[in-house]
Amino acid sequence: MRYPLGFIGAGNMSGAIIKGLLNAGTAPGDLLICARTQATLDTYQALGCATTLDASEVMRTCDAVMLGVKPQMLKDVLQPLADEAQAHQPLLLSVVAAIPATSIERWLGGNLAIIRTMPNTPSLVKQGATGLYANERVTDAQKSLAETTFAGIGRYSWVDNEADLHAVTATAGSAPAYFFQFAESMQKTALELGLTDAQSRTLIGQTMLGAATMILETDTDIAQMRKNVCSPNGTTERAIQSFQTDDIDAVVRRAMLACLERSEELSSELGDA
Ligand SMILES: NC(=O)C1=CN([C@@H]2O[C@H](COP(=O)(O)OP(=O)(O)OC[C@H]3O[C@@H](n4cnc5c(N)ncnc54)[C@H](O)[C@@H]3O)[C@@H](O)[C@H]2O)C=CC1
Ligand SMILES: O=C(O)[C@@H]1CCC=N1
Repeated sequence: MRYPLGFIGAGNMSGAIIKGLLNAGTAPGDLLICARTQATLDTYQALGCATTLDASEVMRTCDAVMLGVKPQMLKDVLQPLADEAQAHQPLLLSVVAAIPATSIERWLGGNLAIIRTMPNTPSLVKQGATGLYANERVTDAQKSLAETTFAGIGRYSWVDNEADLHAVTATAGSAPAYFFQFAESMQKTALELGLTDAQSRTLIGQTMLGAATMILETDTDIAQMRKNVCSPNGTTERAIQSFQTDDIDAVVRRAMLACLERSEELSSELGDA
């Protein structure tokens, strides 16, 4: 039996991709999922996917293999799979933050086509944002396959320079959490102001979706859209003045640079240069 796509690791991120692909119409039987526990496999079996506890089966039977384990585990997971990888030469798609393609290639014995991806969890609802980087062995057909996969669960953008994936992590991979943090803070105040959990969830979620849709579907500058909400001496102006007094640009910049710095640190701590 051969499968177009296999997964080694099926946690939060790979799980979002798998479920996003199924929502987008991928046939469940086209996916082979490898996880460490039978309980996780049961979840995917119930969705109709093929499953295995044996990662070498994924290397042996899949045309493309998505790597979805934690950066700290990747070397130990990959090294025992080198013979299978060399014998079968699947396309490798890594969602693993920070670990360079050269390390993945070395741990698997060399000479492999690798696409590093930096997706995010809104892939679950077909609204993912993914950065893609291909090493020099990836063919145009393999790039198209990655594009089809990630276009099915959101939007993607290629980077030519692998180091730019650190910036993609700070701007998209980690960024759903920034917006959840902001929504969480807004919800606390909305509850304090007397709205219910359900009312605040609907109003905050729909407002974020509306603002995001305007960013994607109009050419208007983001700063201009913000100004358009602010009537002179009106309500929004007061809120924005409060954010600016607290130097929101500096707060956001510090957080994004902290994220980027951690990605660079993980790369040098865990990658084999
Ligand atoms: N969570 C997120 O929003 C994002 C995560 N990533 C990357 O995705 C990767 C996974 O992150 P999460 O999904 O959040 O972690 P997670 O801990 O939810 O998932 C990792 C999964 O890998 C499994 N695993 C470990 N060793 C295995 C093995 N030998 N065979 C099969 N499965 C094995 C674990 O049991 C676990 O279910 C990380 O490298 C992270 O950098 C990338 C972008 C966003
Ligand atoms: O927090 C992390 O390390 C991973 C990578 C991007 C999002 N989550």
